[in-house]
Amino acid sequence: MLTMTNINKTYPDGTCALNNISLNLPTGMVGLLGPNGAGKSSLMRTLACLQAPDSGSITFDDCNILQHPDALRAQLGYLPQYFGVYPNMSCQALLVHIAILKGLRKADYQPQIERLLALTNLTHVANKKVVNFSGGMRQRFGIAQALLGNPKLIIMDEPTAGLDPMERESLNNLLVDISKRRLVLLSTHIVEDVENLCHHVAIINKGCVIESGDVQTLLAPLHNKIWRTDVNPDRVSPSHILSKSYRYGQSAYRIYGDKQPNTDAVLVPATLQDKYFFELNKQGAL
Ligand SMILES: Nc1ncnc2c1ncn2[C@@H]1O[C@H](COP(=O)(O)OP(=O)(O)OP(=O)(O)O)[C@@H](O)[C@H]1O
Repeated sequence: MLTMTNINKTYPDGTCALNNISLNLPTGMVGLLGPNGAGKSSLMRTLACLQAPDSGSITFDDCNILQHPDALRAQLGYLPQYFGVYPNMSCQALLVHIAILKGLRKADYQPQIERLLALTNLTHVANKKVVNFSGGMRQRFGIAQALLGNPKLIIMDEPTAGLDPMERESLNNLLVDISKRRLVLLSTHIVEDVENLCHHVAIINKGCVIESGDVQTLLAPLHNKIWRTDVNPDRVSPSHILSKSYRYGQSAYRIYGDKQPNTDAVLVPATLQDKYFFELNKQGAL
């Protein structure tokens, strides 16, 4: 269990990125959702002990990680949103280098690297330079390095950003595989990925938590209240229109409400995206 209590962070230029964040996150795959600038990366960097909060406490499995950052680092795998690599090093050499930096012994890291290369489907390119990898290969390398040392807490900041659909699916399958018996915290803009992969989600906006909990429980209040219609619902209050999207070029509205907004509208199961837009709507963020 990862527990954050009253975490605050204001950057030197006065930007308040984290405003009294309190969260309890269980083992397994957990999604962190929020619009641009919500504070997701700031929270992840704080959890990874790469920046200190101004106040608050964080415990992971009863260890106070702000007081004992080294104890956390020994259990942490972190995949930042952007990471650089040494241009002349092969994938294998770079993994050895990172394993040594993590304090692993050769007898431990060698079999681990072989296993991780196989898991991330990189064995056949182990001797190629990471700098020449495609976006998907690079992200899979990022996951391999994060898993070195068999960490219990894995933090991934937008791991599927910029990937094609096949790479995204293969990376998502990999994330589900690795989330067994550990906490994988996944920050992404792709609500559908969180709905497909995560049993628990936290939604943040403007540095504050607006919802956190088991996905099914969070969706329950929207049951029998989401309508889909292709016709512009002109008599519906704009605050009840959750989204307008297109399918084959045809508009489709998703509407929140107790009553059928027009004769064309049908009740549909609530999705996490409905919940996300519903909460941001309430905040006036849309
Ligand atoms: N080093 C910094 N100095 C000053 N302000 C910062 C710094 N890093 C982030 N911010 C600001 O803090 C706020 C939260 O940013 P953060 O990157 O944590 O959000 P995010 O949810 O990860 O956004 P995105 O989804 O766009 O990556 C933003 O207003 C951002 O401009």
